[in-house]
Amino acid sequence: MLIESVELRELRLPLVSPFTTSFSTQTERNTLVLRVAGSVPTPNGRVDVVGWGECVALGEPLYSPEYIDGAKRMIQLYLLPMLARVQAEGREVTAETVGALLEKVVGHRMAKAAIEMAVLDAELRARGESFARYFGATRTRVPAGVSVGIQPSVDALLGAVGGYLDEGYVRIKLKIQPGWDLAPVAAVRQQFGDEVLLQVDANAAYTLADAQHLRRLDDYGLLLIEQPLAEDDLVQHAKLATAMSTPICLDESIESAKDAADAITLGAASVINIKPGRVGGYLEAKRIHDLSRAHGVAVWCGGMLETGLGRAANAALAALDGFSLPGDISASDRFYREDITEPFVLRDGHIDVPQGPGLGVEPIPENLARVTHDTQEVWPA
Ligand SMILES: CC(=O)N[C@@H](Cc1ccc2ccccc2c1)C(=O)O
Ligand SMILES: [Mg+2]
Repeated sequence: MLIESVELRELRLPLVSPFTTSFSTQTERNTLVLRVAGSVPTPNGRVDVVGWGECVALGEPLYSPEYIDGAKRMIQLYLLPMLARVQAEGREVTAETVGALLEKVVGHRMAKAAIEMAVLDAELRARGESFARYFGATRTRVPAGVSVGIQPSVDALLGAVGGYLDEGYVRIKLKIQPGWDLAPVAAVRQQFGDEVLLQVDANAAYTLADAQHLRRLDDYGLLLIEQPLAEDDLVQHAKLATAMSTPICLDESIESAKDAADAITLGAASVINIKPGRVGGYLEAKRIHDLSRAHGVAVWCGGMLETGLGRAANAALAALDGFSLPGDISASDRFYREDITEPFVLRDGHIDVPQGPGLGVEPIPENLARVTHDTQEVWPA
């Protein structure tokens, strides 16, 4: 692709209800969307094309070190100028090379992932290929799990879980933290039975000193416990894994295929939550899928409250063979009254995988405008 212009849009989407995790309570999703325009070579000559990318960083560095303002500056001041220099030397940027071209910048994987996603979307739209087909997806719809925030009371939690089960969600994930873990899990089991697929996510709220307490979760037949300890605690997760029978799943700790290899080798994870935005892009996400599959480690697709753009790409990725557990690919209305794309809706507990070229979706201009907080043209002159 020869990039001709890049637009950075900071969005603010109000959440349908406050979303409380062990690290924050959010009432809106502050996010970053990239629109890359340029041309792509095809057998019949160059075609003009537009690609969309989404940066999953939060407004503040509470989930991981990246945050929206930092990502905007990183993209504008470092990453795009590096690609502009590649083009100035007469070379094209392709999705498969973006990661390597940006390697000199250490970290900032969410910022890099947004650029790679937009370039991949543009290239695939130009050749009429969907993300699903490009990744080798074997399914046309994926089972939808739902992430349930920490609630003001156990009764409120049971109401929320009952509502999601009524909507058809096939898997329930409860956010937990010290003081809100055994009681909510026991209440959900008591109210909805042992058959419901149930898992918990601590977002790194515990330490190894809590091992004996966390072990008590083993009585509730959970699918997994996600990121109980700090993101840099691989060795401690491995120790915790020997102290409890509930499978350990890592999220924040896995930022690359290398991290996944280390976690698997150390026995720190027997399940991995793959989030393309967190690991530097969909190509790295595929590599982690392939690596995990080779080790017999189950993977599922996590969510970062993406708009329909990231949701579309996640659904395509989640349709790969190795994604054997329901992911956090909920319907758009789990978080948003209005999405910036056509909404993803739950159908028999599943989300349909877009089949159109590229992402298969694009922003609805009026919807996008309504939630755009600021827009910047950022392609170096
Ligand atoms: C669906 C889910 O639980 N996602 C993350 C947590 C998360 C991720 C991104 C967020 C953005 C704004 C507000 C809250 C957010 C929570 C997780 O699996 O750990
Ligand atoms: Mg998580």
